[in-house]
Amino acid sequence: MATHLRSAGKKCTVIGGSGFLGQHMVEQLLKKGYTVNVFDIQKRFDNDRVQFFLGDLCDKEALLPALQGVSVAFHCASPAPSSDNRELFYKVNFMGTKAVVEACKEAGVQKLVLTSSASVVFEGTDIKNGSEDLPYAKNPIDYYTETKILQEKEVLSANDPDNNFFTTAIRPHGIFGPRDPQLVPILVQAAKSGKMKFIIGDGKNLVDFTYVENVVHGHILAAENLQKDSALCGKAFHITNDEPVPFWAFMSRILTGLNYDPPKYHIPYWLAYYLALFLSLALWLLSPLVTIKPTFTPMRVALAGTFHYYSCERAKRDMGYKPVVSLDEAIDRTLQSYPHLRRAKA
Ligand SMILES: NC(=O)c1ccc[n+]([C@@H]2O[C@H](COP(=O)([O-])OP(=O)(O)OC[C@H]3O[C@@H](n4cnc5c(N)ncnc54)[C@H](O)[C@@H]3O)[C@@H](O)[C@H]2O)c1
Ligand SMILES: CC(C)CCC[C@@H](C)[C@H]1CC[C@H]2C3=C(CC[C@]12C)[C@@]1(C)CC[C@H](O)[C@@H](C(=O)O)[C@@H]1CC3
Repeated sequence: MATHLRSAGKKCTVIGGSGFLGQHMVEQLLKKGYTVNVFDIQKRFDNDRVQFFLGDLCDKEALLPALQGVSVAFHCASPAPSSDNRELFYKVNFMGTKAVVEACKEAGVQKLVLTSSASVVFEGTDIKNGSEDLPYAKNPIDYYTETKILQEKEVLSANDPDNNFFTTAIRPHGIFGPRDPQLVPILVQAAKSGKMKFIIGDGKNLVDFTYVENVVHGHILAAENLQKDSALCGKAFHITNDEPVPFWAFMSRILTGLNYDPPKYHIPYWLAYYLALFLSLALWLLSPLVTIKPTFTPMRVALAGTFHYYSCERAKRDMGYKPVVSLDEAIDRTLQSYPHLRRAKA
């Protein structure tokens, strides 16, 4: 059945709909004929076709009005990974997700699609073509990842076919695209301050970077295929561009596309890692006197210097997923969307 026919008359709520991924979700859902509510702690755009509900997802009572008459809830809210605030991550990603599950059940929502992360299995060492059967990280690389694991377990275990409540989790990796506040802006900031001169390791490590429209496509397919006895119930799915790329080739392509020089000197992985660790320790010791957010963190070094790419075969098999935008096209569209970050040619 055509997607637009299946989605006719469907009403959904995007929790975190003001965010980078959330806004792209809203745009595609509207295009596909969904009626869309947004629930978020902040309002970041205006659209007459969207009903906004402002509130904190940790508050079940605040969530309930946004879920009335809704058949699908997409939960893509999270504090930013860079905040590195353990208490906040625990409160929002774990306790807040429990509130989301409770509110969905109470409001009679039938399907809950969580945006998890492929990082839930990443411990800072190589993962090549990892499947969803890899165990959760025993030593997650940061508090963000630690609470994404708790969150995913909470949502998947809430799947309850007997009570007509179905849950699934999408695990994207390295989302990028227009309006992303993270990857390209942080990279350009680092280049401007002369910090993008070094390639960590030999530069051959393959990584997934996933265009935001492919991630959205995976979420919508998941919602449309999630039903009683389907293979999606209570399961997690990687959604990637299915084109792993050397981390440093990708970074260099973004930098040169915006007229910045690509990194060219190599620094051994372990040296970079211990330097970043030493820097974090020094900044932690100085934190009572001054707060500085480093660009160069052990977590980023691990992401920049190891292989971490994942198989999306399960999503292809169980929901008919296939990326809709190629990596080349995705990079071009992304570069065009950041004219303000482009360096003027000398
Ligand atoms: N960006 C990536 O590379 C990436 C990769 C994998 C997974 N993810 C996951 O995708 C989801 C979306 O990420 P994003 O990059 O769009 O982040 P984002 O920061 O742009 O958006 C998150 C949204 O959640 C909202 N939010 C935060 N706390 C809230 C609360 N207590 N109550 C209500 N709303 C709240 C924010 O206001 C924001 O609008 C997150 O769950 C993230 O963990 C992101
Ligand atoms: C200064 C440099 C060494 C590198 C600068 C680039 C980084 C800012 C990005 C490169 C890979 C990115 C990434 C994330 C954040 C930004 C980067 C580190 C995530 C950790 C964001 C949260 C997601 O859940 C992670 C995921 O599983 O996809 C991202 C992994 C990649």
